[in-house]
Amino acid sequence: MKFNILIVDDERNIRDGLATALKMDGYDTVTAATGREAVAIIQKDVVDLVISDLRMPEMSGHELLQHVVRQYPGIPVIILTGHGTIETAVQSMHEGAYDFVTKPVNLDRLSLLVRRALSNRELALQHRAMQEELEKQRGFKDIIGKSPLMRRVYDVVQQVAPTRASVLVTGESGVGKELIANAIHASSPRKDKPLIRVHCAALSESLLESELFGHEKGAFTGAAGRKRGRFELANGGTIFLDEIGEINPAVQIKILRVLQEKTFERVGGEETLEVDVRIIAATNRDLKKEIENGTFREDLFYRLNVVNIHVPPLRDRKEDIPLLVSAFMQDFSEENGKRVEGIDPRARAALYSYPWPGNIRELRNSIESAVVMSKDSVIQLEDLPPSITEADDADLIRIPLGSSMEDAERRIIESTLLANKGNKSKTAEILGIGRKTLHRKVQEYQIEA
Ligand SMILES: Nc1ncnc2c1ncn2[C@@H]1O[C@H](COP(=O)(O)OP(=O)(O)OP(=O)(O)O)[C@@H](O)[C@H]1O
Repeated sequence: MKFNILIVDDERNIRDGLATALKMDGYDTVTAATGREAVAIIQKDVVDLVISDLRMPEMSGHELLQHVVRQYPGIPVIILTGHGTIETAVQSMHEGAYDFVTKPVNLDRLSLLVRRALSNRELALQHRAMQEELEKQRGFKDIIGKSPLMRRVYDVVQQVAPTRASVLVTGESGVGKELIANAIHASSPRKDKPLIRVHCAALSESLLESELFGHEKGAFTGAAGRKRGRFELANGGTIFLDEIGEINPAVQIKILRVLQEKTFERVGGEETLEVDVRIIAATNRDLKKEIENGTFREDLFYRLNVVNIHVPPLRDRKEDIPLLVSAFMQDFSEENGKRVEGIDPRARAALYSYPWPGNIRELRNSIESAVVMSKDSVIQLEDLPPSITEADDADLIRIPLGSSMEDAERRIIESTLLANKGNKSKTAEILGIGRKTLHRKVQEYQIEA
């Protein structure tokens, strides 16, 4: 680690002399002539250690020490002190200084102290990095997948989580958009406050508005009492608006206002309420198209889409399939009191070649059904849902046992022609025969091309 040391002294000779000596020891240095200047530097620069004189005009070394100890507890402070003031130096150690050095400075002693203080700092920084890494894994604990595409998603999650920025999570149905929203919340400073999910497509237009913003007594038929909305309940936390593409224009305007002004009124209410809520929205629709069609507000889109996280479909990250399959196999074995631990190579191949239009949700359901269907501890091809095995058959040519050579040849030609939409040159090339031969065989077998 390359460390940066801040040297604070009102005497220029001392500042510069120490800076030169410490640079020779391989450190970066910055200097400040006053405590105030030092505070400004710590605020905007990366500082790993402060060496400060005690007696300075404006802000004393004591005050600077107190500031650093309180605001930046990880940064050690070494105090420089004149001969007559050793008592004050000892006092500073009580206040949290790492150590002190008397003037004129013995450079060897200073160099030793600096090295020791910084090696402690390095350990502390590494410890913190490990904590953060652990935290990251904990926040993403339910998300399985190590493919490069998913790793990129995790990086963005990691980056946006500590901020308040609105996030729009896009991707096909079943790719795990909700899990991503959970991970953002769980890794954010709001993690101890609620994460409230609203499934926008599941509610009728009028219900959605009162669900989100609440209503006053008698606001509409059936509104017997006053009700708090989800935005109020999520105060201090996060709201996850799933299927945001489904919401009507009236609700779109109200959400836009919450984003811009943090305020809204309950349905049928006069009072303006203020909330501090972070918004994460998700959609499997192309909102740009909805904007063109006039069904989604462009201003709302830009407010929601401050950061976009696109979760890739499973077919683009097939390398995640084995991990997902084994995790689901374990979950559903436990749930069904079975011990299904393996998967037959043919079944594995089928899972791998299937395009998974329903993504991870479909894979999860398929493994659940296969675990239930399996007769022993290994999942066989027959245990998988027909939608998967039949789709797999599309790539295969089935030739029943007992077929003659002629019969087999006819089926091969027929299927290859079909797969290539009747293109004879391509079919001949794939089969490794001349076009003329193919033509003759098509006539001979009376294949309809
Ligand atoms: N990476 C993953 N690891 C483990 N389970 C996953 C993963 N991604 C999705 N799932 C599981 O798949 C199912 C669907 O995920 P989720 O509801 O988050 O998808 P979605 O993209 O929000 O779908 P929709 O658009 O239909 O609401 C859930 O059961 C979820 O737990």
